[in-house]
Amino acid sequence: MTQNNTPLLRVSDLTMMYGDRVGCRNVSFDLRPGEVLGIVGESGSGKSTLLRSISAQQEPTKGVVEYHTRIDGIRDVYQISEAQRRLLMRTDWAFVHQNARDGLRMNVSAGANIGERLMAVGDRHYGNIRAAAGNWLGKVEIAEERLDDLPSTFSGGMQQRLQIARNLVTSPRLVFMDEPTGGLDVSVQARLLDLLRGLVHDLNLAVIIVTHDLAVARLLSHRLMVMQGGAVIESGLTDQVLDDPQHAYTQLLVSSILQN
Ligand SMILES: Nc1ncnc2c1ncn2[C@@H]1O[C@H](COP(=O)(O)OP(=O)(O)OP(=O)(O)O)[C@@H](O)[C@H]1O
Repeated sequence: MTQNNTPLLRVSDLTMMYGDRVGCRNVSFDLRPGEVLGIVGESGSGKSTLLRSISAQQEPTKGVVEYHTRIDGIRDVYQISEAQRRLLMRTDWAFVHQNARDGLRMNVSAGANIGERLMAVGDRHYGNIRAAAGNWLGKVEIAEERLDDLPSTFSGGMQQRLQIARNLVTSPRLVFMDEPTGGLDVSVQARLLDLLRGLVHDLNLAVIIVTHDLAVARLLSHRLMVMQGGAVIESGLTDQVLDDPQHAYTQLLVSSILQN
């Protein structure tokens, strides 16, 4: 068991270069079970690069990402086998994309989208899988009668909620989110945020969320990292960083939001 004071994830000196261009550089932090970390910064500051490098989607140029696995203890995610990494990504980790279409299979039903993740971890009982899928539709506020409908018949907000259900059905401990409310109507965003906040709390999920929206960061994250030019220039408790920013760039970021 991971104790609450043992990091679930440890990122050490992570650097990603695209040729001569810096994607992100020298990023280090720990994430504890149930902790929500927001990554904020302007466009091109390196947020998505960092998220991809941490979540084993893009091997960094330098640095180490260690994860406290359920079975084998602490493992370097780039040193384990491809099969182990895939299993980790399908079970204990989840990834919520900004565009729901990137995280869903659009040509199979909503129920199959959820059930597929359960089958990937060995569930074979059709009745149980269907029941779990229906249950998860309810949790993300989609009527169970939509179980056999294709995601393409869902609204943007519903597709995003379906993507969340598909991701959370295997009870992951760590969820990566890249602008999960981006591209949605403001009223739809508010409802989704509320839902996410409830699920993150109830399921004690550790989350790394990339957003350029400081209101989203404030609502969801316990801690914040502010990025500029690929580097983390300020980090700390969310309220502290947003209410009393120390770095001139963070001050600018916060004041530009207040003026809008
Ligand atoms: N595949 C790539 N090839 C080359 N350079 C890249 C690639 N992806 C990102 N970069 C560069 O890395 C830097 C960081 O980009 P990144 O997409 O990580 O920023 P971001 O903060 O996520 O931006 P946004 O908020 O616009 O998504 C930028 O200079 C970008 O041009």
